[in-house]
Amino acid sequence: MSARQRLADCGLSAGKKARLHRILYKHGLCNGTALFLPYDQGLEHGPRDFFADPVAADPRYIVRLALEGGFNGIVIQVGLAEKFYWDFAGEVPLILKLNGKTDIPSDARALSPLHASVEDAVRLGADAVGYTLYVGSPAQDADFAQYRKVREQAQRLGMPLIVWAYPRGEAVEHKGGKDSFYAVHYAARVASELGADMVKVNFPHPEKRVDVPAAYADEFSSQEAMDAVVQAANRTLVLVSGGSRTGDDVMFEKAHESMAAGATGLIFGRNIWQRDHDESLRFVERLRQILAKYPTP
Ligand SMILES: O=P(O)(O)OC[C@H]1O[C@](O)(COP(=O)(O)O)[C@@H](O)[C@@H]1O
Repeated sequence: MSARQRLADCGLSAGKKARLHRILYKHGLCNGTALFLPYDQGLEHGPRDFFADPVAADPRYIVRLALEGGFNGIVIQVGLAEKFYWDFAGEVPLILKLNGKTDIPSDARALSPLHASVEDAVRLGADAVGYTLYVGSPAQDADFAQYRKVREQAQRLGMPLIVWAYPRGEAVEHKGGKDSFYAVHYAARVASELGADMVKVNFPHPEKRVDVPAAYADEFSSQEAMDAVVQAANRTLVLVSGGSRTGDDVMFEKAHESMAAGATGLIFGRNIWQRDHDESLRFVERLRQILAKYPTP
């Protein structure tokens, strides 16, 4: 299926289609897959995430890494986009994250407040916007209402919307946790139901099935679980999240299974930049080799 056909099948407006086409076919491997570099952890977790490799605290270093590594996009918040993206504008696509929170208050009533708009994204030359939706949080009703405004703005301005569909909250903990198959599968479907163009999900863990509906009690392999997550997202393109720093082999296996399931790509942050520069680039090269096996020309 051609690039044009694939994006047309998603029912997108011309603006969204043009921007997604640029991300998927004019950057990275230019083969319809995507490797994104998220760098919002300074807000989400605080400077502790940069202790492993202090140079990673410097946004200029990370934007350059995104370029050197041949990424399809870098994800940053508005403050860094205004001060650091300018030098590299257009060289690597910008995904502007529109909401975010610190990890200082407890996660019990998780809601990620909006602090930037789709208009900011247009002004800064972004090719997509990112929104974290905490599926299952007690604040889900307020989250849905906030999200609706972003979706409408994105629709009006032809801006692709990437939803970080993150299960969160006590109810989710009782059902196996935020990376259980039940929670990730449900979150992928929610993002699709709510109009996301792309959804970013955790890699599902089918062995975590405490107190879930009977249908989930069957034994699933991780590949079957990932297949089902991609199917749940249907025409919403799927990106798989990295998570905290883990062994490389685990990450490569996760990458392989995600792409084999039909995911569009990977969005790995800490596993890339919490290590020395050359090692980061070697790791990225291995991920690119995996993506190269799953082209959507
Ligand atoms: O919700 P959590 O687990 O704190 O993780 C949030 C972080 O994970 C990401 O979604 C992905 O980044 P990582 O690959 O470093 O996990 C970031 O965009 C975000 O800051």
